[in-house]
Amino acid sequence: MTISEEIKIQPIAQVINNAVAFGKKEGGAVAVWRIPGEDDIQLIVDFSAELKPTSDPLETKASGFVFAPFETSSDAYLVKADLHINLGSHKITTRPDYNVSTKTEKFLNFLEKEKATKAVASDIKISDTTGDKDKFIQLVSTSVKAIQEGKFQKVVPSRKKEITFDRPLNVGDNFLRLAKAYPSAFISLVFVPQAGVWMGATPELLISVKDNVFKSVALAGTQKYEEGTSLSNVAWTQKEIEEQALVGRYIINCFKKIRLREFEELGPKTVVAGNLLHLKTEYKVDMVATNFPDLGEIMLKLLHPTSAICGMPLEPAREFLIKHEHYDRKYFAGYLGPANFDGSTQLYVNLRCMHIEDNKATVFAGAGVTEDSQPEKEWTETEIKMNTLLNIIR
Ligand SMILES: C=C(O[C@@H]1C=C(C(=O)O)C=C[C@H]1O)C(=O)O
Repeated sequence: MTISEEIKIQPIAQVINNAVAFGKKEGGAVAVWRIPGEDDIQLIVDFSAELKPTSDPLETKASGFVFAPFETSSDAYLVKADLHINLGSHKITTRPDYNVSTKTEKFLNFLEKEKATKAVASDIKISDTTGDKDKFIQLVSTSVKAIQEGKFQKVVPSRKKEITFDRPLNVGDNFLRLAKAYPSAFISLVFVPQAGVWMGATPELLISVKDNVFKSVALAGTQKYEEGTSLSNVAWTQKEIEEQALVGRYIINCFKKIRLREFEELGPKTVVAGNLLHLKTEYKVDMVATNFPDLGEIMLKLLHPTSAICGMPLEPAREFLIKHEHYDRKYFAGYLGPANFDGSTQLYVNLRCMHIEDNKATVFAGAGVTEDSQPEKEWTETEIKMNTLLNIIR
C-alpha cells in the first residue's frame, strides 16, 4: 500500500498535527520519531480502543514504540505499529497480523481532510522561577550534604518549569524545528491517552539492540557549547570527569551482576548535544559470542534508572529523590523509542523533553550532583539544559 497523492502533498508538519489530533479525538496512540543521523521521520499509530500498560519482555514485544516513565512502578506503554508511515519515503505499512480496519481508513481520510492550525506561537511566557531557584539550590545543598554524610556518591535532582503560549503549540512544526536543529539527537513526539503529549530531543541512548550487537552509553558532565569550539580543546574539571566515570562504573556493575565480562569500551570523549557538551563512553557487546540473546531486556531492567538520571548507588539515591524532590517526574527521565522495529530496538533516556497541554508546556531538567557540586552552577546547568527546547520552540 502506498500513500495517496493527497497525503503526499501535505506538509509533514500537517500530517503530524493531524495524526495527534486524530489520536485525541478517536482514542488512538501516536509516536513520531527521528533516529540520530537519519533523515527520515517515522510515524506510527496504535488504533487500540484502550491502550493497556505493557510489561512484556522487550524481545517478545510487538513492533512499536516504548514509552516508559521514570518510576519503575508506574505504567509503561507500547504504541504498537498498527499503521506505519515513513514520512521520508511516504510509504505506508500495516502490521502483518493486523486486519486493516475502518479506523485505518478513517485515519487516512482524516490526514487528508482535517486542517489543523498552522500558526506557531508568537508569544511565549515563561513562568516566574524565582521561588523555584531557591528551592532547587536548597535541594542541591541537601544533596551535597547527604553525599558528605556517605549516604551515596552521586544523585541527580531535577526540576520543572512551566511555559505558556498564546495559542495551542503547533507540535508538527516544532518537531521539525527540533529535528533540523539537532541532527545528532533522538527527536520524539508521543501521544498516549493516559500520558498526554510529550516532545523531546534527547542525546542519551539507554540501550540499542541491532544485528545481535548490544550498545549502551555513559553520558554525563555538562558544559555550554559555543558554536565553532574545537572539541579537542575542551577541558573538563575533576568533578565532571568523576561524575561521568560513575555512570560508566554503574553500567559495568550491571554487566558484572550477570557475569558478562566481554564488552568493548570506547571513550570517554567530548560530544556535542545541541547547545551543550557532554562526556560520553560507549559500551558494545556481541550477544552471540557472549551467549546473551536476551541482553536487551536483562540490561534494560538493570540499567533503568541509570546514575545519569538518578544516582549511585541506585536505591539510596532513589529514596532521597522521592523524599526531597517533591514532584512527579512522570515520563521525564523515563525511556522511549522504537522496539523490534525494522530489525532493531533503540531506547533513549527521555531528557530535554516537555509535556504539552494545548497552550501550556512543562519542561524538565536535572543535574548530576557529587560531593564537589556548587549549587548555583547546577542551577545554571538545568537552565541551559531546558534551553535545548526553549531556544527552538515557538
Ligand atoms: C539529567 C539530565 O541530563 C543528564 C545529566 C547530565 C549531567 O548531570 O551532566 C548530563 C547528561 C544526562 O545524562 C537532563 O538533561 O535533565
